[in-house]
Amino acid sequence: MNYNITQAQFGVRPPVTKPSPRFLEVLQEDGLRQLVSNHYDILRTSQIKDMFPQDDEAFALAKQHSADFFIQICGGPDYFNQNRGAPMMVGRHQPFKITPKARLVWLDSYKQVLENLELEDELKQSFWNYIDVFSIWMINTPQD
Ligand code: HEM
Repeated sequence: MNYNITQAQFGVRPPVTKPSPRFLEVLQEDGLRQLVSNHYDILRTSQIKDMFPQDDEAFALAKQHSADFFIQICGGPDYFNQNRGAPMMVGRHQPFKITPKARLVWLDSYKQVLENLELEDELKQSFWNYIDVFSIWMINTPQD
């Protein structure tokens, strides 16, 4: 397993490869929702916690929206489109100040979750490679 972090160049959006559909097939929706929930729980105590909803109900909803997205991107039902509309991820992240450092914290939180997940490396790798590259797209602020 290689938790490589691609060097981001501000304003450059490298091509993204979606995770393997097998990631969802093996984890199932419940497993993927658990993964996302664990990620958010780490974010909530991280250096970027202030970006996320503070209220418990809103926080639970944020988990749901994020999991809906990942299920959809892995080839599952289009829950995100149904509940939130077209993904337009870059636009949805625009209200938040996402620096290269914030991306590293976000990715590191996923690394912690994946390290504790029992799943074949090939599948974890395909998920990691996706978030590694796509997270570059969300950077909208060059530095703090
Ligand atoms: C680069 C680091 C990132 C940071 C700091 C970040 C931060 C945030 C924040 C603050 C929100 C709004 C609160 C919430 O609903 O959770 C959000 C929403 C969301 N993020 Fe990210 N994000 C990052 C990367 C990503 C990536 C790479 C993806 C997808 C692969 C993603 C998917 C989502 C989704 C699906 C939502 C919910 C959007 C909605 O329903 O309106 N984020 N993110």
